[in-house]
Parts: sequence; C-alpha cells; structure tokens
Amino acid sequence: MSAIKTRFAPSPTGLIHLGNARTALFSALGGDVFVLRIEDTDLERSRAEFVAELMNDLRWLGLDWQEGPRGAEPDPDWYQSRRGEIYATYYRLLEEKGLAYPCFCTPLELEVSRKVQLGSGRPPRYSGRCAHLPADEVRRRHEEGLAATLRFRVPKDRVVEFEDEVRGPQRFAGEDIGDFIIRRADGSPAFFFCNAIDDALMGITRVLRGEDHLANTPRQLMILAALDLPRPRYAHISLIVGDDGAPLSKRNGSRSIKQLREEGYFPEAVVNMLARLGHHYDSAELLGLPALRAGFDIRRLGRSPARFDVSHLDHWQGLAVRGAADDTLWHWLHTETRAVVPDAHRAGFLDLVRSNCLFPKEADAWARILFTDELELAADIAAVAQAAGEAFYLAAIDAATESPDDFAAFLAGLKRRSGAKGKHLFLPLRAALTGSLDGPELAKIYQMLDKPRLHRRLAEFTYESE
Ligand SMILES: Nc1ncnc2c1ncn2[C@@H]1O[C@H](COP(=O)(O)OP(=O)(O)OP(=O)(O)O)[C@@H](O)[C@H]1O
Ligand SMILES: [Zn+2]
Repeated sequence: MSAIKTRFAPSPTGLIHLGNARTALFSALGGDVFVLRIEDTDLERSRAEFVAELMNDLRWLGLDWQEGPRGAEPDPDWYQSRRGEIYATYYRLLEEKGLAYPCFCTPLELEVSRKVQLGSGRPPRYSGRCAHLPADEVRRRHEEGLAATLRFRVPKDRVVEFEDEVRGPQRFAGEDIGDFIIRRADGSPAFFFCNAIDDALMGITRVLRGEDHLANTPRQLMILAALDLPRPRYAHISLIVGDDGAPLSKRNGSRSIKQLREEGYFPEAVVNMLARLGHHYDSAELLGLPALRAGFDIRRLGRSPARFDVSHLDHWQGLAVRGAADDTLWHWLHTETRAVVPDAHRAGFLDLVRSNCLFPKEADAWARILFTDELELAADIAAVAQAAGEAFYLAAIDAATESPDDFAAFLAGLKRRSGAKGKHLFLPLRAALTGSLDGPELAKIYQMLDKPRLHRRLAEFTYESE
C-alpha cells in the first residue's frame, strides 16, 4: 500500500489551542508522512509571529512535520500567500473550460437577494445573475473598472458523494449549492479553492480536519473534479468544545498551547489527554507518540463533540510529573526554585514534587516552605497550631533535640511527652511546620527542614500566653 500523506493547515491568525492541536495530533498519527502548510491568505489577520509560535508549539508537542516550512519566512512552497501564481493558473483553466465566471454583483445586491430568498422560505444561495453574461458585456464591465469576484459554476445536476472516514457516507446535491466564490474581489483566493488545490498539489491523500469543514468538502470535490486533480480521502473529526459548549476557537480566547506550556504542563500530558478525547485507547497509561501511533485507528474516532475537561488534563499531568526523570523534573522547576533547594536535598525534594505537585508553581511554594524562612501562617492555620498549647511545642522541641534524624523516634517521643495522638498530633505539627494542613508526608518534611528552622517554627508557639 502506498504511504498515507496527511497535513495540518492552520491559519496563523492566533495562538493554536487544544482543538487545533488535537487535529494536528490525529493528522500526525493518521499518516506516514505529515505535512505542514500555512494558510495565510487572510493578510489582515495573519502574522509571522503566529507562524513561529505554531511551529514552536507543534515541535514542543513532538508533532514535527516531514514536509513543510522550516522557518517563519514565507515561501511559495508552503505559504499560501506566496502561491498566487499557482492559483492564477488554475483560475485560468477553469475560466477556459467555462467552469468559472466573473460576478459583478455588489455586496449590497447579494444581501438583498439573500433577504428575498430567506423571506420566501428558500435557503439563500447565489441567484446565478452573472452566470451567463455575454463575453462583450464582461469585457465592458472590466474596462469600466468594476470589481468582480470569480465564481465556480456548480454542476446543478450532479450529486457529490464521498465516504467520510469518520462520519460515513456523505451525499450533497449540486442543486443545493449555489455557484460559490473562488477568488475574492481583491484577488485573494477563497479558502475552498486554495485549500483543495494545495492538498492535490502536495499529494495529500488523507485530509483529517475539524467537522467545521464538512460542508466545504462537496465544493472542494467539485473543484478537484473540474480540474482533473486527485481527490484525497476525508476524515472530519468532532470539534472540541469548552465548558460553555462552544467550540474552542482562536477568536474566543481559548487557552492556548503556549499558555499550557508556560504553566508547566508536560507535552506528554497534553498529547495523552488529546489522544483520548474522542478516541479510544486500550491502555490507560501515559503513552509516548510511537505507542499512540501504534494504537491509533481512524475508525475509533468518535462522532460526537468532545468536551475539554481540565481535570482530565491534570490527571495526565500527574502521571507525567510522577514519571519524569530527575533531570527533566529539575529543569522543569523555576530557576528561583532551583536556587533555594540545597544540593543535599535535591533528590528528596524531587520525590516530594512527584507525589505532591502538578505545576512548578506548587513546587516553588513547597521549596520556600522547606528551605527558606518565608513561612506565613494564615489566621485559621495559626489557630489550629495554637490550639495544641504551649506544652505540646515544648515537648516537640525536646523530642526533636533527642531524635534529630529519626522521625519515627521523634514522633514517639512527642506522643510520650505530650499525650497527643491522631489528628491532635499531626495537624498542629503540620500547621506549625508548613503553614498548611495537608501536603507531603511529615517524615519528609522533618527530614528536609534544617534543624534550627524546625526549632524556630516549633518555638513560635511556646510563648503564646505572653
Ligand atoms: N475546537 C476545535 N476542535 C477541533 N479542531 C478544531 C477546532 N477549531 C479548529 N479546529 C481545526 O483546526 C485546524 C486549523 O484550523 P484554523 O487554523 O482555521 O483554526 P481555528 O481555531 O478554527 O481558527 P479561527 O478561530 O480563526 O476560526 C482545522 O482543521 C480546524 O478544523
Ligand atoms: Zn453576480
């Protein structure tokens, strides 16, 4: 069987979000060769910095492309904004075949026609007003300098059928599709057009994209058929929706991949979460890309919208943090955090991070609690500590002096001296030592807090009555 070529074709109009990333991921998993193409025809909204950002995001996720641009400098191989001459050739071909024609209708005229059709209960589509203008009339209007779009002449008697790899058989009647614009009045190519042409010219055999594009597909198939260009297989995957039920979008401020990276999410966590959103894997373990690829089956992609749930992402993040190698985890920490962790406690601290933190920010908070004097107790926490009474802390200081290196012995000593047990023992101790009522095992805290600091924290509560 010949190699399957897939592509990701974003418009660089904002930072990519989880919805885009999932489409990119499944495209990368669902092909042998993965292509990146930049659809920057919207000159007003496209920006070079977004190209650089999206390349960075894809590489970070591990979704490097085998064919596509290497840098953010536009070139005619991969940037649609530079492929005008190529598109011009195909416009000419269509016009020569009589399969495309200039339309001089103004936006106002089109709007009026739309309203009239809606008013009489018909679905709005182009009326075909310019479909049969005589050649000399067209010439005259061009000479007058009238702006024209180029419309594709839809074969009204044709039915377009295709087998969507996710959604099954699809059928669209030509008579339901009005002649549509393939070149705007300003000369720029319409999405349907350049997207379909480029898929064909780049040898894409499987187009895996969001179902927002499903209705575009019959138009694209008509264009390809009219130009004798090869048609790819299509797979329209469900969109990821947010808590509000609306699809994630660059326009509605959905959390970007860049933001997730900056918060400290591991790419493995993002990728594993996305891979399970609308696709079933037998394994519930954190899988690397090769394993995700091996387990990927396009027939396992669900059709219903997939809701993004941050608790799922955090579940995978927990697995990624727990599974991270020492060196990876160490460099994942903020520089300021690394600066306060003593060498002797590095390994112990990383263990503590693995079982207690999801983000570098949380690790930083624990590093400060353990290795600096910046401890501030909120009023309710201080109240818990105080409730144990002065005698408890005096006993704790004695026990700590007696067993500085042995937490079990310290605890036994404290129990014996104070008579406290259970939560009356652990809660005040935690509160006084860490300013928190939960967190890492007390044994680890006891071991990592340096002894003068430990004593100072216990002593804080010994003169409460003064
Ligand atoms: N919420 C989503 N869930 C899954 N895929 C999506 C989602 N939004 C976009 N995509 C897919 O991402 C790919 C790139 O699309 P594009 O660059 O146009 O992004 P977009 O987020 O739709 O942009 P915009 O917000 O500007 O419409 C397309 O295949 C599109 O179908
Ligand atoms: Zn017209």
